[in-house]
This record gives sequence, structure tokens and C-alpha cells, in this order.
Amino acid sequence: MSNLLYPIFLKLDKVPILVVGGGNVALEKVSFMFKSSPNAKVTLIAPEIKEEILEYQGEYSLKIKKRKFENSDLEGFQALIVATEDKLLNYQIWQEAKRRNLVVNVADTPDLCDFYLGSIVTKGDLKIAISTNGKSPTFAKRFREILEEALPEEIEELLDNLQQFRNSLKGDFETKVKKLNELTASLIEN
Ligand SMILES: C[C@@]1(CC(=O)O)c2cc3[nH]c(cc4nc(cc5[nH]c(cc(n2)[C@H]1CCC(=O)O)[C@@](C)(CC(=O)O)[C@@H]5CCC(=O)O)C(CC(=O)O)=C4CCC(=O)O)c(CCC(=O)O)c3CC(=O)O
Ligand SMILES: NC(=O)C1=CN([C@@H]2O[C@H](COP(=O)(O)OP(=O)(O)OC[C@H]3O[C@@H](n4cnc5c(N)ncnc54)[C@H](O)[C@@H]3O)[C@@H](O)[C@H]2O)C=CC1
Repeated sequence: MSNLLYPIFLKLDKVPILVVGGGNVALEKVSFMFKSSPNAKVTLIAPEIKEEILEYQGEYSLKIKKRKFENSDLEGFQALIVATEDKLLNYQIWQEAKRRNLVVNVADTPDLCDFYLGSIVTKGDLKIAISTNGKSPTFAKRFREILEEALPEEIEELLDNLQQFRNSLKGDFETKVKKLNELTASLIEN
């Protein structure tokens, strides 16, 4: 097995994200975070910030600090995305963040990433995260687009019904698992 990454599904309202940098790469990261997690709490620090980033402020929880990064900005954060155009600065911020035990993504620099951002498909309550182990983000993007097209809207209804059925089940854990497995067996037939 070659992809050793372990996907987790973070609640970005409980684990706020700090983004350093306000250019194209920061925009990509911020836009995908809000697309997948509109309740995300994001703070972004940079002296120059793209207009498209600023526009998220009205509708989403985006706090902007329009100035250079300072080490004390890391206080209170557990997770960080670094996306300035200055490689040395990115490295220095990474060092300081690691010293403080944050998990860090230096955008587009796999060696300085504790986690990668994936391509994310959302259909109702179903969420699928895609990674190519860093080999081809473009493939991850295309595969997301394929899945977004291919997954039927009915999945939302299906999950609602399954939740209702699950809540209505009586009996011990084993009985419930058996019933749920019976009900969903047809999903994997053919
Ligand atoms: C390792 C990783 C670390 C990280 O940044 O988290 C990483 C690294 C790098 N990306 C690079 C470039 C591009 N990245 C994208 C797009 C995305 N990149 C994302 C994630 C990741 N990118 C992580 C691995 C994910 C995995 O495991 O597959 C996505 C999925 C999520 C997101 O960014 O939110 C998002 C698609 C979102 C979507 O559409 O769903 C595009 C395409 C485009 O923008 O159209 C290009 C240009 C084309 C190309 O190069 O492929 C470069 C080269 C930089 C250079 O050339 O200088 C590196 C560095 C390197 O490879 O060494
Ligand atoms: N733009 C792209 O599509 C790609 C960019 N990259 C790399 O990603 C990095 C970032 O690229 P872009 O976002 O395009 O750059 P950019 O030039 O658009 O943005 C850089 C951002 O960093 C901020 N910054 C600079 N000094 C700072 C400081 N002291 N504190 C806080 N913020 C600071 C700037 O204000 C600006 O908002 C670069 O290393 C670039 O080579 C890699 C692949 C693709």
C-alpha cells in the first residue's frame, strides 16, 4: 500500500483554521474550505489580500488581518495553512508552528505538510474526500467532478430514510447491525 494518509472529517467550527497569505493559493484553499464547510471559522493574515477572498467576509466566518504575520498570531490555533510566496518565510512559519505543536499545511509543499487538503465531494450528508497521495492534484479535481456528476441526488433521501429506520430500531446492538445490513444489502448487489 502506498498512500498512508488517514482521512479525518474535521469540524472547522470547533477547530478554527489560520491561513497566512492572501494570494491565489490562499484563495483556492479558503474557497474549498467554505464550499465544503460553510460553518468553518477562518482567520487570514496577509498584507495583500485578493478581492475574491475579502468577499467571503459577509457570508462566512472569515476574520481578516491585513498585515504581515507575527509569531504570536499562532496563539490559540491548532491548525494552520501557510500560503505566502516567500519560501523562506513559509519555512520559518512552519518551524514556529511545529514548535507550538500545531498541525500545518504549507500549501504546495508536501514535505512541510502534516496534512493535505483533498478534493471533496458533497451530496447531501454524504461526503467523500479524495487524495492521490500528492501525485496529481489535477486528477483529484477531475475525479471530484466525475463523482459530483455521477452521484444521484436521491442519495440525500436515501440517507434520510436510513436514518429514520436506524432511529426506529429496537433491540441490542447486534440485532440492529443485522437489520441494517439486511436492509442495505441490495445497494451492493450486481
Ligand atoms: C500535496 C498537496 C498539498 C496541499 O496543498 O494540500 C498539493 C500539492 C501541490 N499542488 C500543486 C498544484 C496544483 N494543485 C491543484 C489543486 C489542488 N491541490 C490540492 C491538494 C494538494 N496539492 C495536496 C495533495 C492532494 C492529493 O493527495 O491529491 C486540492 C486537491 C485541494 C486544495 O488545494 O484545496 C486542489 C484541487 C481541489 C479540487 O478542485 O477539488 C492544481 C489544479 C488546479 O488548481 O486546477 C494544481 C496545478 C496543476 C498541478 O500541478 O497538478 C503543486 C505544484 C506546485 C508547483 O508547480 O509549483 C503541489 C506541490 C507538489 O506537487 O510538489
Ligand atoms: N498561484 C498558483 O497557482 C501556484 C502557486 N504556487 C506557489 O504557492 C505560493 C503562493 O502563491 P500565490 O498564492 O500565487 O502567491 P501570491 O503572490 O498571489 O500571494 C502571496 C501572498 O503572500 C502574502 N505575504 C507575503 N509576505 C507575507 C507576510 N510576511 N505575512 C503574511 N502574508 C504574506 C502576500 O501579501 C500575498 O497575499 C508560491 O510559493 C507559489 O510559487 C505553486 C503552484 C501554483
